[in-house]
Amino acid sequence: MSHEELPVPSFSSLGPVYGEGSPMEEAQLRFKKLKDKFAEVFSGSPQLYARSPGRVNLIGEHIDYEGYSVLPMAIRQDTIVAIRKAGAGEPKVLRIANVNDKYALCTYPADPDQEVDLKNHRWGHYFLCGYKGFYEYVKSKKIDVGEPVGLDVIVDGTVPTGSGLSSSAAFVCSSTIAIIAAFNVNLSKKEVAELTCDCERHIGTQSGGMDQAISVMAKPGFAELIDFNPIHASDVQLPKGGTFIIAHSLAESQKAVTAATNYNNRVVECRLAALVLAIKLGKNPKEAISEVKTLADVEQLCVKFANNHGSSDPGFTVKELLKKEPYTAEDIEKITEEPLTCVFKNSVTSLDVLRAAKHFKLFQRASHVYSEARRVYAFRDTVLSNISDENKLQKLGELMNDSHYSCSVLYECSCPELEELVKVCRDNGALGARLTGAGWGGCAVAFVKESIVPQFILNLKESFYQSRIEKGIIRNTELGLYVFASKPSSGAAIFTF
Ligand SMILES: OC[C@H]1O[C@H](O)[C@H](O)[C@@H](O)[C@H]1O
Repeated sequence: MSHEELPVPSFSSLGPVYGEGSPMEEAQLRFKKLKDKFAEVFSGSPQLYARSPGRVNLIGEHIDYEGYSVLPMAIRQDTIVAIRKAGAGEPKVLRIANVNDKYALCTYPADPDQEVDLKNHRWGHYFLCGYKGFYEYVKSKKIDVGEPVGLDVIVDGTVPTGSGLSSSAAFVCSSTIAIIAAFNVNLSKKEVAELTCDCERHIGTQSGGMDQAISVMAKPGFAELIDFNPIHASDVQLPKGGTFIIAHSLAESQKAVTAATNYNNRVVECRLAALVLAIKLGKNPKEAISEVKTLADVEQLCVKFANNHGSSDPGFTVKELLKKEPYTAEDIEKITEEPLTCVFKNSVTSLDVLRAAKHFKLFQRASHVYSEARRVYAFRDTVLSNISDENKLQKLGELMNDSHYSCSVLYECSCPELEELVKVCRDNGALGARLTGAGWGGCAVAFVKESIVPQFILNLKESFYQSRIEKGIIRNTELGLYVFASKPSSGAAIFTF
């Protein structure tokens, strides 16, 4: 049995499992804080705890929703959810509280059919995503979990929000796993990864499955190559001598709030690029609209065309068949022979994108996706190759730099603060540096020789953070939250004690 088929592990003591590299006392303190807060807000004790980590994506950005493999690793920062099921006679209410008083108590009826109110964003919505997704799942599998009951929940998250380190996936996954365990349903990690990805879509972003998959399937000490359709994780042992440093640009990236113009916009552009390519490569428009969902769906057709012209690169076909100038909706409708509002009629969030967009950059988006997909395999192959460690580190750094260039120039998901930070990282000796996660703010990840790590962090402080400390954007004492070295951490787990 491979590790992704095993159920989410359950532990009755913290043991060696919790948070690789995290001091034990720190973990114990957090669980105690959760327990005390639970007693204070609800009285009594939680039934169980579920923990799910954030992640840093090393390479493979904005390609998971196009069906391509990605290469992230889990980080130590995580979300822990303490949960207790109410009895049958008690109020049917979901009460979601946080150890951090900044987040006010959120309550919802214990009704799996309620909609998530996307117009009024509340932090508790992420729990509701897990709740709705859980009921959809058990319904689809005909698993009887009885009548809905109330749930008392306390949340403690340490993944900085809006950082591109998947605070939302850590929250959705820990919530969903807590609910699964509270209802005593037994699922494999693979099922949990798929289910949690569906859960998070209730927040209104059409995200791929990377964040949830790594949060659920991660193993301490390894990055994972995650494949989709079906989800599968293969361990990647990173080479010795290199360290990943995560550094926050201090620009907050609010994926759920800006979805129509940023994240979901790119998902729609990729779908349109795939459709136009499929039709230009001979598919009938009606067939293309019903069959072609992602750029991966048309890769074989693109490669065949490229082969006929002496290339093996789908990017060649993109260059030949898509124009560099942005397309208007009318340009595309001439090709699809159907209004775009009909093409996307089943997706409210895509219709929001169509309303907000003036034009669509199909050439640029498709070129990014096909080239980034290849870089992921080149990264994995480099790790596995027999070249010297020194050469490996250099090559991995170059791939990360190429990935950043593509994200920044072709996918346009960077921002001035990230550009400055990536440059500062490279100027201070990083072998490679790139934005990580959705972009438009959040963190960069730099690949640095282990021997220079302390000096590298000091230099970042001086060249990037000092002026921001002086402007009062962050406090000197908080610096450790914004720039830190990260080792591959462990995946989701359930704790009962
Ligand atoms: O690579 C970009 C990344 O952006 C977000 O984190 C999404 O949740 C992921 O599914 C992925 O698309």
